[in-house]
Order: sequence, then structure tokens, then C-alpha cells
Amino acid sequence: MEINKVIGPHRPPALEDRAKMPYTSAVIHEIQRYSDLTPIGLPHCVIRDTHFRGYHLPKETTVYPIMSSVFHDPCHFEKLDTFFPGHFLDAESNFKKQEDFIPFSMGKRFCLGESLARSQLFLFFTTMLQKFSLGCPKAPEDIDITPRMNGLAKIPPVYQISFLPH
Ligand code: HEM
Repeated sequence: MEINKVIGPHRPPALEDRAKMPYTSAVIHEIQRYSDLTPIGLPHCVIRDTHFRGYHLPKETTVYPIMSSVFHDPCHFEKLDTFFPGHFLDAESNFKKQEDFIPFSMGKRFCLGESLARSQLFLFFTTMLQKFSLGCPKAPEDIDITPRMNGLAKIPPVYQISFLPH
């Protein structure tokens, strides 16, 4: 079987897309890109002998969709190791959808909770910022964001953060 392009099922627009808050959407997308929470994705297995871009994958080969390579693709993101919401904004500051940005994976087994998760991320993030002023005892440049563990998932370190109601 020759696979050139795997097309995911139709995804309905999430609440975040309908809200038309391009910078907020860009920040949330950049958080997902930069944090790179599941760097090697979830393992899959080919169910028959498969040819993919010149490689022969015998039946039952385990395949890891290396998500990190997507989030650090220099063809799509100019500042790979910098938190830069501009990756998802065009020259007029409109939200720029990146078709190759796939934190919820793609194909038949893409995340079933994608719409719910995206709506929740948007509501959680905007509500927090509307209701609280966020603070941290350390200066931003002194915060070590190296993950505590890095394997199937990246586990973030523990931070001290304050939420002061407006
Ligand atoms: C930010 C939040 C989330 C992220 C980044 C995420 C990401 C993912 C990824 C990468 C996969 C693996 C797809 C694959 O096998 O290639 C997955 C699978 C799945 N996710 Fe999520 N997910 C999130 C939240 C949720 C939520 C809230 C739900 C349910 C309420 C959910 C339900 C599922 C299910 C059921 C699968 C398995 C789909 C299948 O194997 O057919 N996810 N998710």
C-alpha cells in the first residue's frame, strides 16, 4: 500500500475559531507548539506491508508519529525555540491557520476530544486573564522551564504563580 497523504476526518470549527480573537488563538496555538507535550505521539502499528516515501514497513511495524518534528519544522515556523505567537498570525494580524499544525494528531485515530479540548483551552485561558492578574515571584528570565520528565509526554516543572482577582 502506498501512502502519500493521510487526510483526517472533517473537524467542526471550535468555539475558539468562532470567537474571532486572533491574538488569543495564536497564543493558545503557540503554547501547544512550544510546550510540545507529546513529542513522539502515540504509537501506531501498520496492519499490512506498507511502502511510505521509499521505506518498506513490514506488517505490524510500530510507528511513532514524531509530533516534535512537526512543531519544529523550519518550513512552517521561523523561530523554532522561541515562544512566538506570530507563528500563527499573518501580516494583518489575522489568525493564520497552519494545516500542518497537528497537536491532536491526524488520520482515523485523531483525538476524539479535539473540539471539546480546544473550547476548554480557550474558555479557561480567557476567563483566567479576564478575572485575574497573574504574577510570579521570579523574573521571567529566571524561570527554568526544562521539563521534569521527557518521554512519551513532557512533564512540566512546578511553578509558583499568584492569581490576584481584578
Ligand atoms: C489539549 C488537550 C488534548 C490533546 C493535545 C490531545 C491529543 C491527543 C492525541 C495526540 C491523541 C492520539 C491520536 C493518535 O493516536 O494519533 C489523542 C487521542 C485521543 N483523545 Fe485526545 N487530546 C486532548 C484532549 C482530549 C479530551 C478532552 C478528550 C475527551 C474528552 C480526548 C479524547 C481522546 C480519545 C478518545 C483519543 C483516542 C482516539 C482513537 O484512538 O481513536 N482527548 N488525543
